Amino acid sequence: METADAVKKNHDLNPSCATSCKCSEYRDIKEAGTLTNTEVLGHGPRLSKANLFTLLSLWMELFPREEKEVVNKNVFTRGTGLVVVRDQKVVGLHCSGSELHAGQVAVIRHGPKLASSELYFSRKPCATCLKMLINVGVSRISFWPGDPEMSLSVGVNGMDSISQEAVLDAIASEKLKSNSRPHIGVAVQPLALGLQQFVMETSLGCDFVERMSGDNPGLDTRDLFCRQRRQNISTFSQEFLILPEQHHRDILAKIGLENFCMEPYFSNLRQKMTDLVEVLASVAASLPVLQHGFYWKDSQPTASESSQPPGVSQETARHCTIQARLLAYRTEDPKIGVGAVIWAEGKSAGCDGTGRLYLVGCGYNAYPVGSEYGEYPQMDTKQEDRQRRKYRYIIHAEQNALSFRCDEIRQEENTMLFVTKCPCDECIPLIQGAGIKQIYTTDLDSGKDKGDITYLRFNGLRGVQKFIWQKSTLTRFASEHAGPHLANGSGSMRKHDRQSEQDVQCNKRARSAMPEDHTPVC
Ligand SMILES: O=c1ccn([C@H]2C[C@H](O)[C@@H](COP(=O)(O)OP(=O)(O)OP(=O)(O)O)O2)c(=O)[nH]1
Repeated sequence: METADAVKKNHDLNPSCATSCKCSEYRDIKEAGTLTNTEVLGHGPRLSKANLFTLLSLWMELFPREEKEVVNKNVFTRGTGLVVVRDQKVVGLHCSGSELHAGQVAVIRHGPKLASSELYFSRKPCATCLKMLINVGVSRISFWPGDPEMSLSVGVNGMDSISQEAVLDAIASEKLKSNSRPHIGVAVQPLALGLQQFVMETSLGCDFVERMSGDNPGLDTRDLFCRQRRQNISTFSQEFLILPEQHHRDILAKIGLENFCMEPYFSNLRQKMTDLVEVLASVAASLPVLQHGFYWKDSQPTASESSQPPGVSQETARHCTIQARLLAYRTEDPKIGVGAVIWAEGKSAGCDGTGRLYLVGCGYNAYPVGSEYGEYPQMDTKQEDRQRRKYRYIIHAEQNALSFRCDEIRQEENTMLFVTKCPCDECIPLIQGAGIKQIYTTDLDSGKDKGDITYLRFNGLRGVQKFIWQKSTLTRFASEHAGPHLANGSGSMRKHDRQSEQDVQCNKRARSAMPEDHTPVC
């Protein structure tokens, strides 16, 4: 995540954008540059923890899956995302599988450790999940106030009428809620002032978009970003918002949220939901799908892809990196937010919709736990007095992800780190020592020596496979060996591109949820 001044610099370098870019967001982004200029404010606005967990739960609902939704002939069950939080730390990221709901997955995966945990659901969980979660002693259940898991919006077998089962489930959930100890309710907080604009600017200015811009000097990345964002807003709104107001009111009343049906609470709630959906759309637009993906760093640009080691699909890599980008909006570094997520691939398929993947840890760059924000130096290399610089104090995203991991790193399994910034020399030995097998990142900083922080070891790192956000190997090969008409990757689809395409095609569910993953936006 970059700062507003970096984005402003980008504008200054491309004055033609103002006239050439057709997207409606251009004006907003430009104006926001002055609103959230970090030179003036010293720090960009942050996401609250509750909103971060809510956004992660929505994003988990869209986790790329091969399995179909849970289908029952009497009721339409919506796939649901879930974040498990203990001591204010994320210890589980789950989504419904083909057989089990997200809440059931959490019970299986965490068991009694769920006691005193807080759960954030992308939908109100059904009574079957709720009774088990109450029974195991969770301390809090927060849910997104849209259509619940047992849909009150979609009819069964194409019928318009909602099923009697879903209505009975809503009544049972309410009874469980009123008779149980954990607090069960909505956690949708208002965004900090200027956060929406800040997220839009910093997503547009992030290393991933910058890399695309560097690789394709003619590419209008602003236009690409804005189109992708608009497409995301449309897709996510269909998934997470209930557009007809009266229909939303009816559902809120059925799931025990009558108080939200009154004005001004109803409009406030809808506005907060829309704002969060738009934040998610901006962050998800920061890795636009065009010719770029995560490709093996050490592979030479040849037509043969046989040397490419197996990794997760492009879709999954992109999904996990967007999780890391969401985490970065909790940074305490006044200048740059960094997020990291560690996932491992188990030997056999788990019960999650994530297949064999399970969360090992996640984090963002921040001062040591327990410190009062602002008591440590916050300046960067521009501060001449080195004692006032942040570098000796700040804990890096990877360091937090490793320190507060929720599962072991098993040497026999493939453990993958997704991080929004090239790992620095302080983190490289930790990553290696911890047994991380693959890194998915950007290498924009690789080879740089900034004095107090250096990025010299990443290139020479051995024993860890590096998947770097870059043009596909084949596109690079085509650019280097073919005529100028291929220089922008506009040639016909060849083997690796077909492979990338297959990665995308293999997931029907995510395809319907995220058409931007495979639809050329420009
Ligand atoms: O592997 C890494 C590398 C860095 N960081 C964090 C630590 C610190 O909070 C910030 C430092 O980033 P950078 O190298 O960009 O320094 P800067 O002074 O913010 O930026 P620049 O010198 O490029 O203007 O990034 C991580 O979390 N993980």
